[in-house]
Amino acid sequence: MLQGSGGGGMSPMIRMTNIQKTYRLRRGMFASTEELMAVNDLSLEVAEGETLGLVGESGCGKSTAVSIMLGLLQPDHGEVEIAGQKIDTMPVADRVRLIQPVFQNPNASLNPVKRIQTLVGQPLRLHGGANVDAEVKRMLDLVGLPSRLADAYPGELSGGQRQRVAIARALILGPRVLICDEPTSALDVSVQAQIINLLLSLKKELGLTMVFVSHNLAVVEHLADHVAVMYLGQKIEEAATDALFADAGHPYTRALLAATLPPDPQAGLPEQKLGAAAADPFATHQGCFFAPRCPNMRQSCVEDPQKLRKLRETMVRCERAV
Ligand SMILES: Nc1ncnc2c1ncn2[C@@H]1O[C@H](COP(=O)(O)OP(=O)(O)OP(=O)(O)O)[C@@H](O)[C@H]1O
Repeated sequence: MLQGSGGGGMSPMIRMTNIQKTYRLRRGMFASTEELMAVNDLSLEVAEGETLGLVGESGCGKSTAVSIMLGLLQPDHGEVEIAGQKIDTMPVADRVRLIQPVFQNPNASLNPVKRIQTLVGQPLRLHGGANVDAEVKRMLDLVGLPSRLADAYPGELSGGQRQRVAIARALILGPRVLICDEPTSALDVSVQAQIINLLLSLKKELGLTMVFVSHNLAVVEHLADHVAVMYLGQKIEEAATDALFADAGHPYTRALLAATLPPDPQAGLPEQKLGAAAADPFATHQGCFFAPRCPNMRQSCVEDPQKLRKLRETMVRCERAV
């Protein structure tokens, strides 16, 4: 959903408003601290049952944004509401039944000396649920794993199977929201497709609201209803997935598309390449953060703050986009 489109007046399942998060970094033993704004005035809304793709290159603030969404990290400013309740004042027992993460590397989140039965059942045991064994069996079935794997250890499973275990564990408390932070990036391409299809069918079957974080636009194309593109902490474009793929307005989004999709002469999307300069998270100028790499850059881009504005079917943070 585009910001402000409001979901027919009902409050969205996820609402992030004007989130800002700065990290303070020490440079050298005696040097003063330097500030890095990882998330800069980010607002997002996701309607119930929808999937938001959150996209951008490494370091643009995606993980920081979703950690704040999950209530695992405190923002400097701004507010997160899940199902109309503020995340920072929500009791943990309520939060874990409402919103759950699936991370990139299941190896890091699955204790190698515990059996799958124990790992998947653990959240339910911790939060006082009943019929743990039966629920674990149901969850394994839901994510397409044979129940005999309940007795296995994570090291006996393939990468794709381990990610299915992580998804089963995230779902056992029956959350309404699933936050997937690069859940397929560590997997082979063929296994990536299986996990994406699994997430798609779970979304339909369980009515889940999802946020799917990726650096790769092609990966979110099949999953997301709408996509927000981030660059150096800012949302620089947001649109329904079809509109973004057909008619992206921001030069950065167009460059991402050119980098991830095969060239299509019919598509009418001129190929746009990123300049050689890397994104500088310490840049402090007022204007567009992408300007140093932008092929369409003018002096005003560096001087004038860029606001999100409507351009055909997308919201775009670029005064020169046409
Ligand atoms: N704990 C931290 N302390 C200091 N800086 C941090 C910390 N976590 C992240 N950063 C910095 O904040 C910025 C945003 O990082 P973040 O991990 O949120 O981005 P990302 O888009 O998720 O990248 P990636 O895909 O590589 O994880 C980066 O410049 C990163 O170096």
